[in-house]
Amino acid sequence: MVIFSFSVVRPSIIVKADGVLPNGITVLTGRSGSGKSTFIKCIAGLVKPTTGIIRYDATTWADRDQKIWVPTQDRRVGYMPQGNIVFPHLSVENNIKYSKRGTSEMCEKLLKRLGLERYRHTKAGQLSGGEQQRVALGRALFSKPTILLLDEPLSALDWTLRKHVREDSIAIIREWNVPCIWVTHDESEAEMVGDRHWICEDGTVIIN
Ligand SMILES: Nc1ncnc2c1ncn2[C@@H]1O[C@H](COP(=O)(O)OP(=O)(O)OP(=O)(O)O)[C@@H](O)[C@H]1O
Repeated sequence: MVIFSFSVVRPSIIVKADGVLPNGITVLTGRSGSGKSTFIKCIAGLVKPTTGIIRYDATTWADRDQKIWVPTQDRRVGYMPQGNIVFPHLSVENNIKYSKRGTSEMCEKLLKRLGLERYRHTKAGQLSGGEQQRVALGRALFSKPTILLLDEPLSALDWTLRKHVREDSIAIIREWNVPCIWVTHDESEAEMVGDRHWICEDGTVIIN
C-alpha cells in the first residue's frame, strides 16, 4: 500500500498530497496545470518532494528529513507518461521487455492478453494509436509492478478508439490486480473508469 504526505514547491504552485492509495483504480482529475502529473511523478520517483514522505508498505521511498530517496528503477512502478509512449524503432516485444525486470513468460502472457502476438517483431512506431497504447500498457505491466501510474492514457486516441482501449485497459488492470492511478481531465472518462475519484485543485490532491 502506498502512503504519502508530501509537498512540491514549484514557481507557479505548491502541489500537496496526504493520503493512502487503496487497491483498484483511482481516477485523478483536475484542471490543466493543477499538479496531477507532478503528483504521480513524485510517486513514480521522477520528481523529489520538497517536504514529506512516501512509503510503500514497510519501505520508505522518500523522506526529506531522513534524506531517503529510492530512485524510480528501484520502486517497480509501472509509469505511463503523457505523449510519446512507445520507442518507435524497437519491436513490440522489445518495447514490452524494455525494463528487463519481468520474465519471458510474463512477456508472452502480455502479448497474448493485449492482442499483440502477431506484431511482436513489428516496430512499435508502425502500429496504430490504439495498438501503441496497448504496447505502452504492456510495458508498464511487465514484471507486475507494485503500482500503475497512467498519465492521460487515452489522450492520444481519437474518440472512436477511446472507448475500446479504455474498456480493454480497465479489464487488464483489474485482471492483473494492481493498484492504479489514472489521470485524466475528461470528466466523462473519470465516471466510467475508476473505483473512486480524486481531484487536484490548485495543487492540492483531494482524497475521497
Ligand atoms: N519541472 C518543473 N519546473 C517548474 N515548474 C514545473 C515543472 N513541472 C511542472 N511545473 C509547473 O507545475 C504546475 C503543475 O504542472 P503539472 O504538469 O503537474 O500539471 P497537470 O495538472 O498535470 O497539467 P496538465 O493537465 O496540463 O498535464 C504547472 O504550473 C507547471 O508549469
